[in-house]
Amino acid sequence: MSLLVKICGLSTRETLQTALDAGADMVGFVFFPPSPRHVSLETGRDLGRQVKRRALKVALTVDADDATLDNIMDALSPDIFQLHGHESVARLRDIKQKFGRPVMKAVPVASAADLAVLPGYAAVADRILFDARAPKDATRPGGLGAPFDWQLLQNLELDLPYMVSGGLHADNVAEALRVTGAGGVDVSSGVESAPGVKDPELIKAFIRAARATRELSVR
Ligand SMILES: O=C(O)c1ccccc1NCC(=O)[C@H](O)[C@H](O)COP(=O)(O)O
Repeated sequence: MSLLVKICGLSTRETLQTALDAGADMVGFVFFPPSPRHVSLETGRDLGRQVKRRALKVALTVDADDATLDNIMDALSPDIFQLHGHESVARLRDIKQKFGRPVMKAVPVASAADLAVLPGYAAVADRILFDARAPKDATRPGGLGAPFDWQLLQNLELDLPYMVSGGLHADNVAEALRVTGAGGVDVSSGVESAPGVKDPELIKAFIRAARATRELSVR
């Protein structure tokens, strides 16, 4: 299986184009107003059109209600929902049934105990995204540029594809993949010059570094 690279929190045409041209497999759009990467439905619609099936469109939401998801379906028609809040297993099932899209559940990790939720989610989710657990006083549950202890995933037995995220950048993505054995990586802060401001050169460098890792490991 080839490595999946996701660039999250894209909000401009220019940086979306860079991610597509550099070969991102997934492009993520944040629909969460407190985030510096939040996109309106109108912007989501515009950026979604630009993707033209060159990558999977991922809609990131946080404990969104049905009306919000309905609006995102209409604007972006995402290929996948990334659920980054406290969504329960039952809510995942409900979203899949109502909206007919695969779901990627973000699982916040700070200690081994955080992995106890996996059997429940694994029964319903299509993919798991391991992310660093945000501090209690954080204004958002992700996209903070902080890594977690990747060793916690070292002996993971999970019958589901999973990606790793949290504080990744071009210089540590190889190590994250080596330690976690993840099938994909997701980045936001590590390809930005300031919160919410994507840097085209950092996007290209991240994708290059991630791809180089996989080439090394199949040799
Ligand atoms: O990006 C945000 O602002 C955000 C807001 C609310 C929930 C999640 C959010 N981001 C998550 C991601 O962008 C990625 O899935 C991942 O956590 C990478 O984040 P980073 O550590 O910034 O690379």
